[in-house]
Amino acid sequence: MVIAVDGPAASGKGTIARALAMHFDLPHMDTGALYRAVALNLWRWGGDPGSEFEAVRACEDLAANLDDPELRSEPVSEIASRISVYPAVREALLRRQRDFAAQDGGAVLDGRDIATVIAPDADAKLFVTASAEVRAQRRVRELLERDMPGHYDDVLNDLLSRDRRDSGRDTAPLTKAADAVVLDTSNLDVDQARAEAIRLVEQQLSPAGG
Ligand SMILES: Nc1ncnc2c1ncn2[C@@H]1O[C@H](COP(=O)(O)OP(=O)(O)O)[C@@H](O)[C@H]1O
Ligand SMILES: Nc1ccn([C@@H]2O[C@H](COP(=O)(O)OP(=O)(O)O)[C@@H](O)[C@H]2O)c(=O)n1
Repeated sequence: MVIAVDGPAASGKGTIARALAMHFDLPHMDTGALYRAVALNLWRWGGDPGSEFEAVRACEDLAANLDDPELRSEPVSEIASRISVYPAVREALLRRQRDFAAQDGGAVLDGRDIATVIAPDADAKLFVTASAEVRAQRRVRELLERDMPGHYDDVLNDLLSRDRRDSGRDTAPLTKAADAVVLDTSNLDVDQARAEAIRLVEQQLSPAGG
């Protein structure tokens, strides 16, 4: 069974994807971490996020970056969103995401293009969202908890510009798949969001009367 979870920044998709993975006993991949790991390479090398060529070179040797606390910083978020518009970067990361989705027994993946590009035949698809203000508050809290700088206005602006770039790009833009179910977490706490996600996935797996 494959479950696709997509949505904009800080909507809660990672929290939900992890809960689904636990509930259905499936492995989970945070695909945003791959783009962040490329961004972190580029940042550390002093590479130019405006160069597709340099961004593609930064797609090698990602493993060490995946556990790096800097992966979640605001500069890395911004660079991740910039380098993820490049088709050659997306292509370089495609195989490992598709292979993860295709493993025996299935998987849960979260990102921007899981239901549309990586696993269009997924058994269940959620599009997780929340208001920009709620998302910015959550991201600020998360950054402060990680001892990283997080000012509400800056975070809100970064998040809105990232949303625009992610939704407006030509290759694999952030968009709800036609057969995905929307889960708006604006007024749900973590436990409520997790429970609602499980309910919606179970509903997709065995629709009433089916
Ligand atoms: N429903 C919710 N209510 C309050 N906080 C939440 C909720 N869902 C997630 N969070 C918190 O918001 C932050 C971002 O959540 P995360 O799942 O990482 O989002 P995303 O993967 O969409 O960026 C985390 O600190 C998480 O604990
Ligand atoms: N499947 C994916 C996942 C992330 N990304 C890009 O990677 C960036 C970081 O993704 P993320 O999921 O870690 O970001 P947050 O939603 O946690 O803020 C996003 O802004 C996207 O530009 C993507 O293009 N496709």
